[in-house]
Amino acid sequence: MSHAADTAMRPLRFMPSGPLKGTIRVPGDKSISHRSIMLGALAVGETKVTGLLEGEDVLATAAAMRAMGASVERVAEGEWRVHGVGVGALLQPEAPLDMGNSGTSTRLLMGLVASHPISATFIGDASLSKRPMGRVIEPLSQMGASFEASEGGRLPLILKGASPAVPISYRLPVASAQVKSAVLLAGLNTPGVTTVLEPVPTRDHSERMLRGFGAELNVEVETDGTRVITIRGEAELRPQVIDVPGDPSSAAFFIVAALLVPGSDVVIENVGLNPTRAGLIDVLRQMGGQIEEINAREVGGEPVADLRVTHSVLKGIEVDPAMAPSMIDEFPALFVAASLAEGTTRTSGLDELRVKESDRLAVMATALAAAGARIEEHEDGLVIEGTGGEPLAGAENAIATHLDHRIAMSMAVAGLASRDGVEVDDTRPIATSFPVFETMLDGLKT
Ligand SMILES: O=C(O)C1=C[C@@H](OP(=O)(O)O)[C@@H](O)[C@H](O)C1
Ligand SMILES: C=C(OP(=O)(O)O)C(=O)O
Repeated sequence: MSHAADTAMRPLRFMPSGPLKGTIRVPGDKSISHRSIMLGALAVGETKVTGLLEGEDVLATAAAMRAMGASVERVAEGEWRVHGVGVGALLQPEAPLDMGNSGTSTRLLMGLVASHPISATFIGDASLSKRPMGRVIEPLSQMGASFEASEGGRLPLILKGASPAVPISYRLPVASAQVKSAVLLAGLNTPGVTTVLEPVPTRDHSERMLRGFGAELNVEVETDGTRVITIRGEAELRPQVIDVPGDPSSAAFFIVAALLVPGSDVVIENVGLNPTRAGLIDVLRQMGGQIEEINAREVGGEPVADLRVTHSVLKGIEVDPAMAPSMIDEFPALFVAASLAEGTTRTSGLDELRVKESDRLAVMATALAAAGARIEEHEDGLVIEGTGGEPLAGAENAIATHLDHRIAMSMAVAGLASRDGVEVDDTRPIATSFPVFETMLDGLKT
C-alpha cells in the first residue's frame, strides 16, 4: 500500500498557466469514504456506496476491513459493495494492517479493534510512522485495550482489544475528529453508554453516519458550546445506500487556483459543504474571493452545492483561529492564496498542522519562501506578506514535499501562479487523496 516504498520518486514541474476554465467534479470525500467502508463492514447485509474516493488512503481502509472478515468489492468506478460481519464479529487479521500514509485509517481502526476480542499490528509509511498515536492510545487504554507501541506512541504498534471494553466519558484534550471517532467507534461494541465531550467542534461525519446506520447516538450542546456525544454500545447497524459527496479538501486546490490565475472561471460540481468542513470558503470570501454557490442540495445526508469560482484580487486578513478545525487540511492551500494577496495574512492556533503527514507550518514556510513568497514562521502559525496579485518568482530547485499530498498539490498551485514554475520533488503522495489531480488540472488549462 505504501506507494513510496515500491516506486521511485516522481518529480514534476508545474508551469505558469493561462486562464483555467471549465467544469470539474472532484472525487468523493475522503473522510466519508473511510467511514462508509468501516460502518458498512460492521453492518449485517449489503451497503452500497457510490462516489467512493479510490485513493490509496481509502484503499488501505478497504484492505484492512477485508482482513478482518468483511467483503469489500469494487463494482465500477466509485461504486462499491460492502458486506459486513456485524458489530462484535470482526476477525483477527492474519497479517499486519498496512495503513500506508493514512492517519484516519489508523486512528479509526484502532478504535474498532480496541473493543473486539482480537489483536492487530498496525504499520505505515515513513510519514505515518512519525505521527502521534498517544492521543488514541490514551482513551482506548482507559476502555481496556492494551498497546505495545514504538517510542513516543508511534507505529508500528500492536493493539490487543478488550472484551468486554469499559464505557468511558472522555473529554478531548485536542480538537481532533480522529480521536473523537476512535472513541465513538470503540463505543459501538462496548456495553453501556460511551461519552465524548468535545469542547471545540470538529468534522461531524462520524456522528451523522453512525446515526444513519442506526446506532443510538445523541449530541447535546452545553452552554459553553461543549458538544456531549453519547453512543449506546452493542449496537446493531443496518446496511445503507450512500452517495459520497465531492471532497471540499480536494476542491480547495482548484478554488485557490481559479482565484489566483487571472482570467479563470471554473465550476466545481457536487462539493460537500458540511459547515464543519467549509471554513476555507468563508475565509477566502473574507479575503475578497468570488465563490458562488449554485444549486444547493443534500447528498448522502450532507449539504452540497456546485461552486463557481472566478479570478479575484485577494486581500490579506487575520484568520480567526476558531476557524481552524473547519479548514484544518486546507491551510497549505490558503498559505498559497495569501502569498499572492494584497497585504498581510496572519494565522495562529495551528499547532495541529505540525503533526499531519508533514509539519505543514515548517514545510510550507520553506516551500513558499523558496518560490519567492515573503513568510514568517511562528510557533503556531504563519504570517504572510502577499505580492498584491503579482505572480511568485517560482522555484529553481525542487520543493521537498515530505510524503505529504497536500504540500505537493498546494505547491503545484503555487507553480501555476508563478513566473518560472515550481517543481515538486515527488507527486506520488497525491494518489493518497486525489489520484486524478493532474489530469483534472490539465483539463482546465486553456
Ligand atoms: O476524521 C477525519 O476524517 C479527519 C480528521 C482530521 O484529522 P485530526 O482528527 O487529526 O484533526 C483531518 O486532518 C484528516 O484529514 C481527516
Ligand atoms: C491529515 C490528512 O489525512 P490523514 O490524517 O488521514 O493522514 C489529510 O488528508 O490532510
